Amino acid sequence: MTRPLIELADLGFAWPGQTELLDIPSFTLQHGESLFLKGPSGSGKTTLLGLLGGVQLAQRGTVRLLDQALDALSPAARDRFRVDHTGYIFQQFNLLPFLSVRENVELPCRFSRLRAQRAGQRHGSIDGATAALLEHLGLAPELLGRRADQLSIGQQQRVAAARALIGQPELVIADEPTSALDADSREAFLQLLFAECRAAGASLLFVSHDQSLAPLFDRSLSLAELNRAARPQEA
Ligand SMILES: Nc1ncnc2c1ncn2[C@@H]1O[C@H](COP(=O)(O)OP(=O)(O)OP(=O)(O)O)[C@@H](O)[C@H]1O
Repeated sequence: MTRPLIELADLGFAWPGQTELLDIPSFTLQHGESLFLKGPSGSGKTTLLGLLGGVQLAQRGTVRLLDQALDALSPAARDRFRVDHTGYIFQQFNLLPFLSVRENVELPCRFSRLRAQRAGQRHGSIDGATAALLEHLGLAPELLGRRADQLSIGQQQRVAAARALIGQPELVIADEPTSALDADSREAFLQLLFAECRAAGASLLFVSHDQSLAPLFDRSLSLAELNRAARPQEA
């Protein structure tokens, strides 16, 4: 039987000098599953995403991604593993402002040989993959050469999604990526993101306060349901 994409067991994490923020007995995300994760501000959602990428390590327990325990890897190997297998869409998109749309989308392929190979295999070349993704996400081809700081918010979001998806990482993590959009654009963007994740066979872990989006996902979960360290008002 295939193991889940993500498996957490007995995870405990506290920021230095603070009480325990996360105490998660178990959590799994299946291959190809889309999960909506909600929780109030400060409840630890972004911290959990950092643990899933191995950006932080837990004091207790294990995080396994693709059956690899992240704490068993050296820091450099962990960084490589993260970029090979995970695409991120951040709330502020975190595009590099002085790079073009194309250069931003292709960044993961510079850091990950695996993603460069997969992009080439699927679309003939990395440039071909970039063009195809941006077309699927509804971005006009003439924008490819434009600097990222000359894009609208909606365009930046599409570029951030293409960057997360290029080279077919098994996991796409999105941290509040729709909060800057109106309700119609939010749902339209999500449908594009779902379609691209499905085409790539990727799982999607989507963090948001916006409960109205939850029914669009395979599964919806509140962090307080997982986290024994949650304060009562977070439930
Ligand atoms: N780098 C850090 N160093 C120390 N404490 C931190 C750090 N990052 C987050 N925290 C603390 O951890 C707690 C949870 O923060 P986190 O950003 O994970 O919450 P969140 O649920 O993502 O919040 P939001 O919805 O506002 O983004 C907060 O009390 C925060 O102050």
